Amino acid sequence: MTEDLVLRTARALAHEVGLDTVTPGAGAALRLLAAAGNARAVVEIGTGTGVSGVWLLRGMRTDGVLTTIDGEIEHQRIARQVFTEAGFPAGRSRIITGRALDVLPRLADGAYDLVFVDTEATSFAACVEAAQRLLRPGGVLALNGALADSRIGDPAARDVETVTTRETIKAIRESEYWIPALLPVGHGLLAAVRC
Ligand SMILES: C[S@@+](CC[C@H](N)C(=O)[O-])C[C@H]1O[C@@H](n2cnc3c(N)ncnc32)[C@H](O)[C@@H]1O
Repeated sequence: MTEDLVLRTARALAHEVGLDTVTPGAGAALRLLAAAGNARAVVEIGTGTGVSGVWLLRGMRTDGVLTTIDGEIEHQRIARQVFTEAGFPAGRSRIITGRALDVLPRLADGAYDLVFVDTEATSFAACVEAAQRLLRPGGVLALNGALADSRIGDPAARDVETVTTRETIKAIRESEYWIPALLPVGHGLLAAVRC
């Protein structure tokens, strides 16, 4: 999957500030999920410099709004510029600065079509719990990093990130609220439909 100048620039800016981003393959999968769900209201946890945000916005309805959360105002300053460069008017994004677990309780129940989680693994369980509340029935959760840097299937890997990711995936698989599939793109995208 090739990326245009806007995305290549956002990716380069992310590397400058020491941030990881979704890969082009994962970005395309996010755009597909947003388009398939005709998404109008999307929550993103982990704005970064806006790479995943641009992919999501490109799959959403043209009247859709991306609510994107990040604790770092400097990352979001870059993302705001990237969204503008990508041609999205300011009204297409609601950029909220704050820790995810402080911001998420302020968002409305059942009001969102897609929730994308791209933050540290230790927040996964709380973000999934929030997504369960925020998504409408048929809405989609996408969680980036599900392969835990290829350690997910290695029983000897017991570091906190891998263990947390494993536990989160297991809880989703066993839950009556989700229909999941692990998409092996990029760092691993766990997609799950809210029942
Ligand atoms: C991997 S980067 C996101 C990359 C972005 N999704 C992309 O693909 O362009 C993770 C981002 O999450 C933010 N972050 C980490 N923990 C957070 C938390 N608990 N609450 C809010 N933001 C957080 C970081 O500041 C960083 O910008």
